[in-house]
Amino acid sequence: MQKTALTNPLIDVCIKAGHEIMAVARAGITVRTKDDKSPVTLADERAERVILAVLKELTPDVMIVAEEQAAAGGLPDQVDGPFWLVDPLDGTKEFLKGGQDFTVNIALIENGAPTFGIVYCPANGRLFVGEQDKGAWQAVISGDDRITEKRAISTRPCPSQPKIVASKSHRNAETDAYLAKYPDAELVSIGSSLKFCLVATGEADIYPRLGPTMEWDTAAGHAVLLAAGGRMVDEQGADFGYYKPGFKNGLFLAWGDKNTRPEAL
Ligand SMILES: Nc1ncnc2c1ncn2[C@@H]1O[C@H](COP(=O)(O)O)[C@@H](OP(=O)(O)O)[C@H]1O
Ligand SMILES: [Mg+2]
Repeated sequence: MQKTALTNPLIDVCIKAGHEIMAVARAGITVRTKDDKSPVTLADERAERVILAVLKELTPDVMIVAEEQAAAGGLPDQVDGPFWLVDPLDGTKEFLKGGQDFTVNIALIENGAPTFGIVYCPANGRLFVGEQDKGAWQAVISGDDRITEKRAISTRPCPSQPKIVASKSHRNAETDAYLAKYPDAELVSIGSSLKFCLVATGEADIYPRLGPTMEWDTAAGHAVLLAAGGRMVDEQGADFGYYKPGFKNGLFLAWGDKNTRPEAL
């Protein structure tokens, strides 16, 4: 699919979704608990609504798999061809705690791989874009919604003391056991798909995930990471793929330096 022409309209809708989220934050957040016990707010729902409207207009023939639509029982039984994965507000727990580490995520899956992704952090304006065979870039969205400080990004060679990023709210004993393999590493605990983006820019080196996530949580960040030169594998060490049963992810390991494979999960 021709993705480059979609980049600007999709960045615009991520910014718009960010405004919806920040408006809810300013007005005071009311939380509900979904059937799977995870939190959802009006911010997730409003952000998803604006994104789905634009995707349907831009690519009417491409299926969309989105977090809140899924929670409402709207997961498609079957997907043919490329499809969008949308997480309108990843890092809901951090959003609820008043942190900055939550993101808007849009990704395109083609042949089981994320070939295009946008991650946008509305609280600080950081934007990350990755496209297969075209590379990755980051920018800062200004207060008047302009793209500023745009520059190409790539992963860095792994230093002898790597920086590891891990989930802030979903840390578990398995993650701690993995981190123990790197006693000298610096650890950064942060919510949302920003973990992938930090590896993509060379601000971090390894992201181990030893707990469950959904495909919409990872696809956009994964696309940015791949386009920046990184890799992500499943528990068996195979390239991490999409369109799995129930759109559920297993464990994964993501890293930046292709020449320095991290310790296995
Ligand atoms: N038990 C579980 N099953 C499936 N996904 C889970 C999960 N626990 C956490 N997640 C996913 O992990 C994401 C948060 O990851 P992190 O801790 O790295 O920020 C959540 O995204 P949301 O915040 O969009 O709900 C949620 O989808
Ligand atoms: Mg999420």
